[in-house]
Amino acid sequence: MNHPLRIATRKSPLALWQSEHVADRLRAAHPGLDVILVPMSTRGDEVLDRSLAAIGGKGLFLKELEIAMQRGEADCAVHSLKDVPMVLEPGFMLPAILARADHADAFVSNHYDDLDALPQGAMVGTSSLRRQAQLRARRPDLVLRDLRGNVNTRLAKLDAGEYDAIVLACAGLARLGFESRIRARLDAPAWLPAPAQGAIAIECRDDAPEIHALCAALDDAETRICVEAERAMNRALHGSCHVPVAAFARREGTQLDLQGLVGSSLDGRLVRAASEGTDPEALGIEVAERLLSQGARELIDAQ
Ligand SMILES: NCc1[nH]cc(CCC(=O)O)c1CC(=O)O
Repeated sequence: MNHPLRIATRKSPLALWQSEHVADRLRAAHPGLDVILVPMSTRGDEVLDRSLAAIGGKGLFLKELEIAMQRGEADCAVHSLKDVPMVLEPGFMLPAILARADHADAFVSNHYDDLDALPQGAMVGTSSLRRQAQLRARRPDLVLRDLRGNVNTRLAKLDAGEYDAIVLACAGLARLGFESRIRARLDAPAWLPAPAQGAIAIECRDDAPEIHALCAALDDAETRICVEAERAMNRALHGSCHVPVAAFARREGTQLDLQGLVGSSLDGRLVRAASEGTDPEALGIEVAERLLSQGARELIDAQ
């Protein structure tokens, strides 16, 4: 390449951390390679967040970065894989999925140690339907309130006393140096994360073999297999980030174990299913079918 490898990134603290991390990993994997960040968007995250909520599609997060790659202004982009749509935009691929960090959700509060320690009627902040459904299932008495913005903004709103507790991803908190704010990990099998939570992916054009080869050095085969199963399940349910779908896969030897859940953020009904297999795609479809046979479609459509 006769120019530096250019990583398109959004400007939120988490997006910048993840892009810097990928840049560092690429430099370490390819000594002498020049890697730079190309920050995108003059819009604040809050604004982007609101417009996303309005159009109901997380795809916008990627759109701007994909346009930069299409125009040849950037070579690749870095995403939290849980925010990447189940079906990629034509012409793009994911040359690397990095080894997954902590997959779990975090219970964050300034006064209470865990979900079960919250007093009756306590106020919990989250805009995720998946988190709302699991909160309602476990504690129907809680009052749930929307909480938007990037990780730093959400912590500031908690600290301002607007909520008794909030739920965030452990991975995002750890990356930003807020690991000490995690009061409890909400973990499988009782509580499930978003499909691919905790995994970082690199996206590039599918007509860029040189970029593909450089990025592929960071791919983690084990993580890729697990998140493929989780994303195949979500895809088979026609899920996005806006439906209350949760999934977590882990590999034991050659066997993959996938747990899935669909819920209602309105009344806390949950259906759960799990299975084991060796083919991630087939396993994801099988668990999705088990969820559908228990009425998952009705819960998704009711949202
Ligand atoms: N929806 C925003 C988002 N996308 C990825 C993460 C965390 C990092 C990850 O899951 O890899 C977060 C913040 C959160 O859910 O608390």
